[in-house]
Order: sequence, then C-alpha cells, then structure tokens
Amino acid sequence: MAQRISLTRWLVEKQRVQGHLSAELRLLVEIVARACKGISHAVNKGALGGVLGSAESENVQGEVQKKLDIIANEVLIEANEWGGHLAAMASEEMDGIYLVPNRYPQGEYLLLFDPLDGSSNIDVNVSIGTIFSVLKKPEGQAGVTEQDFLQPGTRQVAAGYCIYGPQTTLVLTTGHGVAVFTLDREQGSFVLTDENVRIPADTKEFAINMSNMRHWDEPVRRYIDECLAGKDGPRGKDFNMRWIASMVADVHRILTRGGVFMYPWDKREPNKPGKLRLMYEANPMAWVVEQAGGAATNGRERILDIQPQSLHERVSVVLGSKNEVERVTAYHAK
Ligand SMILES: O=P(O)(O)OC[C@H]1O[C@](O)(COP(=O)(O)O)[C@@H](O)[C@@H]1O
Ligand SMILES: [Mg+2]
Ligand SMILES: [Mg+2]
Repeated sequence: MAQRISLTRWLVEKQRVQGHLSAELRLLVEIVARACKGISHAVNKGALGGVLGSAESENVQGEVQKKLDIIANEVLIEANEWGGHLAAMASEEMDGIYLVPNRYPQGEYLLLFDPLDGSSNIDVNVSIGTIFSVLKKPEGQAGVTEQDFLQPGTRQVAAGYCIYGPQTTLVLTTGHGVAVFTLDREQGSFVLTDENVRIPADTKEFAINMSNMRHWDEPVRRYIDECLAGKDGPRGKDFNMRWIASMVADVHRILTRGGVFMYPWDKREPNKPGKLRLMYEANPMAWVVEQAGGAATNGRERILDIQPQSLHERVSVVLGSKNEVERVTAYHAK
C-alpha cells in the first residue's frame, strides 16, 4: 500500500521544500484543521450530544442560529486565538471582528470563516461544512480594524473548506493547486487523498434553487431554460440538476465531477446583491475553484477581483466548470 501522507507532513514539505507557505501560515492551517476535527466530532454526536436544533438567537444577518452554528464558531475561536499566528478573526456568526486578546501572542494573519455552512441541513443529517479564508494584516501598523479585512479575494494566502458528510474531508489551497485530505478517524489525522484536483471545463449538471425561478433575472432564466430544453434545445444535450442547499457540498461535488453552481441576485430582496457572503463564502470557494481550473464570477466580474465594502457583504455567485461559467457571464453582458 502506498505510504500515507498526513496533512502535517504535506504542509511541512510545502513549506520547507517548495516554499509555498511560511511556517506561521502552516501552523495556522494546522490549527484550523484541528478545529474542523473538533467540529466534525460535535456534528457526529447529533441528537445524542444534544447539538441539534435552534439556539433561538439571531446573528448579524438576522438569521436564526442553530446550536451547531454557535458551537462551531466557539471551537474555531478557541482553537485559534492563542496560537500566535493571528491578529484577528471574523465570522458569519459575529457582528464585528474578534481581536486576539492581549494576553496571547499576536500574529500577522487574519482569519475569516463561515463556521457552519448549510445550517438548514444540520437537523436532517445532510452534509454541512466549514469555510475559511486567510488574509495578511496590512504591514506597518499596530492594531487591527475592520477596514484591514476588506481586501479582495486575490489577496487570500490560504483558503478552503471542511465538509462533514459520509466522510470528513478538508480541501485546501495556498495558491498552488487544490489538495484534498480525508479524516482518518482511527488515527485522528487528516490524510492526503487527492492532489492537483481539476474541474472539467464542460459539464451536463447544474445546481440552483429552482424554487426561486420566478424571481430570477433574464440572463439566469435564459441559461437554465436552455439547460432544461435538453437535447432538442440550443445546447443539444440533456442536463441533470442537483441542489443540496449546503454550498460546501455543492462545491465539493463540482470539484469531484464538474458542474455549475449558481446563487444569483433575485427580485425577492432587490437591494441585496445576492444571498451568499463575499468574504467568507464566495471568496474562499472562488479561489479553490479557480485553483482547480474552474471559474467564478458574480455574473459580471471575477469574484476574486471585487473590492469588499463591508465584512458581511453579499454577492451573486456563479462558479464551477469554466465554459459554463463563461457562458452565464456572457449572457449577463448582452
Ligand atoms: O435555502 P436556500 O435558499 O436554497 O440557500 C441555500 C444556500 O444557503 C446557504 O446554506 C448559506 O449558508 P449558511 O447556512 O452558512 O447561512 C448555502 O450553503 C446554500 O447554498
Ligand atoms: Mg454559509
Ligand atoms: Mg453558516
């Protein structure tokens, strides 16, 4: 049997041999992975651990929080705050930024996360996940402000997600392709199971919440209409549809076998650019997808180029197989 490579060993090689990341960033990624392992254990307890159900509180976005949203947020903060590599954190579940307390060593990185993505799937035992993005604190200043987080996705230094499904799988990029690690529960460590992942440029599978169809904009409607017309339509082929309602799970499927994922702007809340959050959902996923040869836009421009205006900013998302994303984006330009 081929030798198994642990996440730790893989990261050390990327740091020492290939110079792909600093020692600090390596340790930060290891701590995020450790936190994900902790979240995975909590998720697995389910009803037996009393972790299901609503916490009966609301986050800054006005969404009712699930118990696991709060547990995952706390696990990530507690694991990361004393590590010495971070200056501050930001999360879907916290209004403002979280400064690393003065009693702990201060680092140079900023960590953003969606602690639990796909919250509506927690109680029904469907795959959910954690999404994370790492930025560098601007140089030459003492403190950290929210403004320091507002960097475009092109400035990410590490990003990825961990999916809690039939397997717990960590997907990571530091800008040199995409690597996949599966949690070996017996050993308690993440093991490399795929490297240099590639998303096929073409696909016959799309993911969108079809119940919003009547609210869509014309270009999205046109694209989906053409897919639905199948062999007899302008695309000349039949399409399949999947919608898991956990972005992590939909993106993971696309990474595994291709496809296009869309959560577009729609007329339900016309003043919001979309449902998904730019800084801790769209940016890390867009970078992972691009690093695997796919593409990611908001229908008009590359997601990674968007200059964020606020921490919890929302964005339209079209990502996945390159040729399909380019087609949807071209329809918006017409
Ligand atoms: O319920 P809808 O409208 O289909 O939305 C599903 C989308 O919402 C999300 O669950 C939002 O994430 P959170 O659970 O972190 O708020 C995405 O993962 C998913 O793609
Ligand atoms: Mg989410
Ligand atoms: Mg969430």
